Amino acid sequence: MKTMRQKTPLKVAAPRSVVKSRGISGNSLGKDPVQVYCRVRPPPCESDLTCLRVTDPHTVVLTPPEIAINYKVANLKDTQYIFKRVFDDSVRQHEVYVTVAQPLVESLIRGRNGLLFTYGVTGSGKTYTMTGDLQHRGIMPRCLDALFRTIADYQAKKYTFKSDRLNGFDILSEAEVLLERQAELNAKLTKTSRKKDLDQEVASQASVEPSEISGIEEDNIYAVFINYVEVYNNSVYDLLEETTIQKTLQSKMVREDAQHNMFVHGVTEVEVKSVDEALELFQIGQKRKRMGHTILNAESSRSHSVFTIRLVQAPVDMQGEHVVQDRNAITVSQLSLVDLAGSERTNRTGNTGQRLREAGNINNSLMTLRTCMEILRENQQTNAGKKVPYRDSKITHLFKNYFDGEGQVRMIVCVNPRAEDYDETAQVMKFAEMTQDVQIARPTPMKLDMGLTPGRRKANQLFKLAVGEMGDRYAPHLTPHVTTEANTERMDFDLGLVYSLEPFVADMKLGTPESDELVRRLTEVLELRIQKRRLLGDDLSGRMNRFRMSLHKLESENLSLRTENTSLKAVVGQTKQKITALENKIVVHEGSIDELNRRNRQLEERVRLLQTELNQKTQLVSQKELEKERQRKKFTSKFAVESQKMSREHNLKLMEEKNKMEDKMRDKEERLRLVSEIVQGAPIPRPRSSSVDKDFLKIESTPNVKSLVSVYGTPRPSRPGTAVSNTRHRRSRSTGERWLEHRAANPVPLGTILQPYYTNSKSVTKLTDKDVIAQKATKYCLISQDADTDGELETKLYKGNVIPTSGGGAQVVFNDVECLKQYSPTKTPPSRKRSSNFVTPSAPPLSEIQNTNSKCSMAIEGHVGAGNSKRSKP
Ligand SMILES: Nc1ncnc2c1ncn2[C@@H]1O[C@H](COP(=O)(O)OP(=O)(O)OP(=O)(O)O)[C@@H](O)[C@H]1O
Repeated sequence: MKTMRQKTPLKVAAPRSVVKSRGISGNSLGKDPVQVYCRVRPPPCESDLTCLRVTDPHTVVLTPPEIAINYKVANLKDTQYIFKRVFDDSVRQHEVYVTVAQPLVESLIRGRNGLLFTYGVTGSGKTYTMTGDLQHRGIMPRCLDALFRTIADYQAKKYTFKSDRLNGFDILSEAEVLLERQAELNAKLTKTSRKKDLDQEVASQASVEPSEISGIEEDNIYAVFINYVEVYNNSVYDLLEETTIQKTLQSKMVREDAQHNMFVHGVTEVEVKSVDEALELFQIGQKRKRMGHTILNAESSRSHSVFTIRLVQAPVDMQGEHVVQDRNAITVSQLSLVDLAGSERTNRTGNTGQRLREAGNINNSLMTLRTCMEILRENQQTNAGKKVPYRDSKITHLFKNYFDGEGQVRMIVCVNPRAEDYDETAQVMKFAEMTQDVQIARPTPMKLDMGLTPGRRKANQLFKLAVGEMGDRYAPHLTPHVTTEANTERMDFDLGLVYSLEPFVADMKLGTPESDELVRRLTEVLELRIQKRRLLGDDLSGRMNRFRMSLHKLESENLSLRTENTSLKAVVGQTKQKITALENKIVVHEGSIDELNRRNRQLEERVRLLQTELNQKTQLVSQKELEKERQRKKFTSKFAVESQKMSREHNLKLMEEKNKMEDKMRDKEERLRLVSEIVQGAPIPRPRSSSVDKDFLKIESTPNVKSLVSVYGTPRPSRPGTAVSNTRHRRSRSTGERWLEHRAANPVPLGTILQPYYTNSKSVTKLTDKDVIAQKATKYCLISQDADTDGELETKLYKGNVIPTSGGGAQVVFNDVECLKQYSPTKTPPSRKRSSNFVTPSAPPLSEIQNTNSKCSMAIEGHVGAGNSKRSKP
């Protein structure tokens, strides 16, 4: 049975219980973990081998296939990963949206930021999950649909808000709204033709399943803004920026606003009133991205896409009619939907050159994301207080505010279950598992309480409705069919309080006795009332005076405050100017820093390339030096051989001449002797043979070996007919030595009389302890055969003494090498093969050698040196 792995242990050795309790306390302090979901796509082909199975809605098990790297080496086992939710390949887009993204849209409406990103290997379904296709809408169109359905009744008129391009919004006045509308109309006229192309695509995308969200703040009005950027090669491009052939997309800067939110400086924010408009923008961005990639020869999967929905909301005024004209009353929340580039391993994709650099950039940014997560986790669990390197990559820099507690973070890990992806998938799973340990502080949405009556907007709507109905009822000629806003405005209602002292006195008849009494009492009451009224009047005028005085005081205070305010405003204006100038400087410096970084990266790349080139060249040089050395040795040995040959030939010629001279001398002596005999009449003895003969030893061939053995430079044999030999090369027959002969399994037969021959010997082809120790060998001979540099067979006998060791074993001490060589007599004279050691001044005359050669089919040369011997057989 296969074993299941526990969760990846933390790098810091903290007991699990400690970690858990920290996690809980983190939650109680208002922290939420990053929620990680896993989506498994169907295998691309049914026949594909898979390495992954979903065991329950929270668990997925990864099984290493045989093709995995380290499969055999590392003894890989099944690994179990637990996530917030695991979607198997049967789960539809709607369910993924409802589980993962809908809560983020709810938070967005309640003023909280959110980040959702898809992460996974190339082709694992990230884009499918985030964007989807025409038939299967992804998370992004569904989020937009839900948002617009929810805010439909509360949407502000277009251009109520305007982006200040510094991540904030302003409220526009009526006049500004009119100007904006005019500008939009003009722009629309020029865009009409392009819009037609997009209409079809957008129309089909807009129809998604309804999913309205409840709990919206009804006294606010809402507006939706979109921005869409792409992070490619660590540069940020604004995909909604107008481009022309001359003006292509320029890299943008990532900045931090006053609320510590990260934003793309100068990014195009477009206000959208419907899903159609938003999707139209998305399509425009996609087209621009494709166009940019065609120019750059890149692929979309190699870039990170960040689609941000920004929701702006502000309360309506007292009357529930218009937005409060106060910039501080605006609440902005945003939801970033990020489709990250595929986390592929470069060696599997076989990328080179530009692609490799891109892959490096992608991997670097994903690696930075991973490092940020690791450090965040470590900081939270051990209070290490390490700096999180958000700035190392543009994409993590953009995410900074979310991880620093300005919003919820969710991640969908997309997985392709096929076996080939196992190694990358395992890495992705480890990252995902680690990410869900990271805790994000829960943000508290800023809610500005302006003391306005709740429900005023609805009351205003009801009031307008009622007025409209009344208008219909009482002035039908003004509103013949429907109630319009214009009609309601024309009707003037005084809804103020009715002032009266008492209810009216009931009607009564005078002239009766009771009525006199009643009149008297009434007069008394009225007099009292008049008195009271006077009193109240006095009090009122006193109060009015006091009020007027305090009003006067307030007015004068107000005036001084206004003056002060004006001077402060002037100061603020100056400060703002300074800030703008400083900001511009920062932009310029950031630009030059980016440029320097880019140049630095290029230089580093160049240094790396040069280093590689240098290494290659060094290798080449050393190879060439080796080759030169080899050639030098070859030529030295050739030179030595040639000089030997020359000197031998010279010697032979010398000896031949000498012999000739001696022959002539002998002839002359013979003639002289004959002349003397004739003259003296007595025989004269023959002179002794030449001394050169002493240097030769002729051996008649034995019956079984028809050869003549010539021995040069060796001691004179003691007996004629016996080969001269070095005692160290003696074929031992009598010393009582026990030889162990170790030879190759099938040696080439030597067929010479100098075959090693031992009376007391054992021959083995494979050496064992038994052969050496049990057989009590005293001598060891290793026979090896090989071709020499001329391709001739060379047999070497390595000899040594077997010496017992103190541990009961034996060791061989080599003390001699005997070398046997054979030469063809018809090819080259044996003397040619001899080394300089073989050339001796006492070599035999050439005629003798030739004579010998003609007689023998074989000749053996032997030479003995200290620790080195050589014999040759032609
Ligand atoms: N859950 C799924 N159900 C059906 N088809 C899917 C699913 N997930 C992905 N696919 C299909 O797999 C293919 C590749 O998916 P997709 O383009 O989304 O991968 P990706 O991870 O975005 O790749 P890249 O990193 O290269 O951009 C697409 O044709 C898509 O339709």
